Amino acid sequence: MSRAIELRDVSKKYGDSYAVRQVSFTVEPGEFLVLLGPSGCGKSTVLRMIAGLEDITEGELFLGGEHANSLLPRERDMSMVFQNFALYPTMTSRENIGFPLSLRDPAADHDPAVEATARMLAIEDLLERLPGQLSGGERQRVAMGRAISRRPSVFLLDEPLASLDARLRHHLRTEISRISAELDATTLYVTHDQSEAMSLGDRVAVLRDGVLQQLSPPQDLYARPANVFVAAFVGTPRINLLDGVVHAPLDGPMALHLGRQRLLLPQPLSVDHQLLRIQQGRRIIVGLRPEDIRIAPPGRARPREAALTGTVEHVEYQGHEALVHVNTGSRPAVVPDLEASRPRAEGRLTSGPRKRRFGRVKDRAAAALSPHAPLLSAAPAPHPAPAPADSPHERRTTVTADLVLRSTPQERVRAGAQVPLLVDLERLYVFDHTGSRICPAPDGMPALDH
Ligand SMILES: Nc1ncnc2c1ncn2[C@@H]1O[C@H](COP(=O)(O)OP(=O)(O)OP(=O)(O)O)[C@@H](O)[C@H]1O
Repeated sequence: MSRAIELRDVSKKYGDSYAVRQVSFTVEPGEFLVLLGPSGCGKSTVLRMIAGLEDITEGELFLGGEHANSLLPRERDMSMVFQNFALYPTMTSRENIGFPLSLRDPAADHDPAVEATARMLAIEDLLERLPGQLSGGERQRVAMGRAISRRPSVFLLDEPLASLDARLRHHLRTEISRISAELDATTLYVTHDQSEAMSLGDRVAVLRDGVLQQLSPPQDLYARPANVFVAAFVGTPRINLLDGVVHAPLDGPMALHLGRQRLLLPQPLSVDHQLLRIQQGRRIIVGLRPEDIRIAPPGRARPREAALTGTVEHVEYQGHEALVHVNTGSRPAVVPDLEASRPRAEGRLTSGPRKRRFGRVKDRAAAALSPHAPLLSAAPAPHPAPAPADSPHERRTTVTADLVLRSTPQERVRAGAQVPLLVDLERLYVFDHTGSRICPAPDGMPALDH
């Protein structure tokens, strides 16, 4: 029978520094919850505290409603699989899988249970082999077999697929999802891979620097990210994030200024856009998903689209789609922690000024990686120089693209071309100077009076 896991204000300190700070959440019985975040954000520490492998410094843990802070690991009825799960090298797969059962009851015949587990993992043919005779993926399956053979009520997985190649990872991901449902176990799965998290989790908890940022179903995480960090961590290619300023004149249309260009907010203003008025004159971050921008002239604009123009820096063909990297002369916002963990595709980087500018961005990101790093960098970079479309030399030496958009592979655009862009402002994201989402309005915000 599956059990709930509840953390109440749980913190972990190593020496003087916090690895996890006041994390609270509940995993419902039978739920599949993924802990997602960049390297070092505290995911494994949370898992290890639940397993009883680390003491909890502050806060409380409940398992199936019972206070569990001081339970020994073996009293918790959990199984854990690590990235490099060690099998006993002198035992066959059958013996490895049956080992936890023999520990519990040495006299019983465990073959039926071992074979049922092997069928679940499609490794019946490997039962008589030693670990040295298995591939990495096969070993990981046997390791999972060992973890699930005694049908735990809680299943903890710490990056179990990280050392496998992409195809195998994808295949085993589907199997883990199926097995977890079949076992009816409460599953907690740690990963830094957002696509793994989005495809596996009933809900996903995003951690940054030991602090829980958001816990939501994958669809909500993508559509309603609580802050700029979550918005940027979830989704490939990454959301475009641009530094901007709100201009809300009393006698004219409202606009978001983005360096050389501006996005005119469509009239009549939506409720979400009206709420931006109070940000007049303030620095904000504009978020545009690559699928919400298209190459088309202003005359083809749909009702809630706004026009920009840009210079194509390069085109990445992906087979089913093309990613077009465009320079609009705006300034990309820097989100600390992300620059190191998910480097975005760069355009050609061929000469000095651009390399130096990239170096400055890296330095700022590194400086911001302190334990109390703000969501946004405090020292914005100078505006990049405009990219003239007619000078090949200038093109080689100017800035990286500031927008990436998704297009069809049939799109015939080439580097250096000036292109008209239409942006779907119905799907506009805006974050305030602290990084919190202010458009769409935060959940639970009272509606405006008319
Ligand atoms: N035994 C330890 N002693 C001191 N610091 C530790 C210890 N274990 C972890 N930490 C620190 O705690 C923080 C969180 O580590 P943790 O392993 O939980 O991160 P993570 O998100 O799982 O990272 P990764 O994805 O790289 O495994 C890190 O800064 C790490 O250096």
